[in-house]
Amino acid sequence: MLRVSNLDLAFDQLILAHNMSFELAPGKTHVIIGPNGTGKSSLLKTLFGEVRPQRGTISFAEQPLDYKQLNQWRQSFGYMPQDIRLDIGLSVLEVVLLGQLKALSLKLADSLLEQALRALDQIGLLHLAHRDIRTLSGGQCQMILFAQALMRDPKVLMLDEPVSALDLHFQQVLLEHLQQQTQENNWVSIMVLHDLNLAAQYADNLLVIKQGQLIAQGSPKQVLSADLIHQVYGVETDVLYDSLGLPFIRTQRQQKQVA
Ligand SMILES: Nc1ncnc2c1ncn2[C@@H]1O[C@H](COP(=O)(O)OP(=O)(O)OP(=O)(O)O)[C@@H](O)[C@H]1O
Repeated sequence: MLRVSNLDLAFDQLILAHNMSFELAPGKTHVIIGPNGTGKSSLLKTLFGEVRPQRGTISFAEQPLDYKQLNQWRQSFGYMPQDIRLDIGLSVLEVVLLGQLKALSLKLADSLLEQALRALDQIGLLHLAHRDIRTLSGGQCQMILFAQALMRDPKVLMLDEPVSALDLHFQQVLLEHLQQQTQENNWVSIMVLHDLNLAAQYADNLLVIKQGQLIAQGSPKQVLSADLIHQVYGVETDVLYDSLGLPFIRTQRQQKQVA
């Protein structure tokens, strides 16, 4: 279990979390949603130990985050940040292998190489293994960073808007793979998404954040109502339900279309 208790987080006068508490269970995909600039990325950075909160405690598997032992804390984490630009002269395979940086030495173990190639194969990008990472498209880069995060074999996997550059096919590949691996390996997976329909489809647990408050938490069916969406984003929506009974959100046009 990843536990956050009584978290206060602010940059000067800007309050991003006020007395925030939540628990994230293993084997589940947890999705954070909320308006731009509300502090979702900062919250992930706080869990990673990159940003220090003013108050509160964070623990994983009953071990508290100790800032003097950050390397040890981060060994449990795979972290895929929002920024996907990679301006380094490495091949795709080398970038994936960096996920296992601590295991790399002058002689590369065959098993590690196989693991990296398998990770690329599983997401359908083995054919890119020997390309220079700088020659890839934005979406391809995003998928490679996902493979790198998987390579870490994390206990906690954090993904900040991991599908922002992906087409429909690769959105599905990444999110299905993530959910399957999370269940099989009992990871705590935490993902920031803006697309409420993807959040509805893939979240086991949805956390809604606005102005420093966790204003709702639960299954997408429990959480995603037109009222809540209006409260969070100020947007009128119709909330429908798909064939699996999951919410499906459609925004209402502000202006009537002229025929
Ligand atoms: N190191 C920092 N110092 C000062 N302010 C910061 C710092 N990092 C982030 N902020 C501010 O904190 C606020 C929240 O930023 P953050 O990136 O966490 O939001 P977000 O919810 O992830 O946004 P988005 O949905 O747009 O990606 C923003 O106003 C941002 O400018």
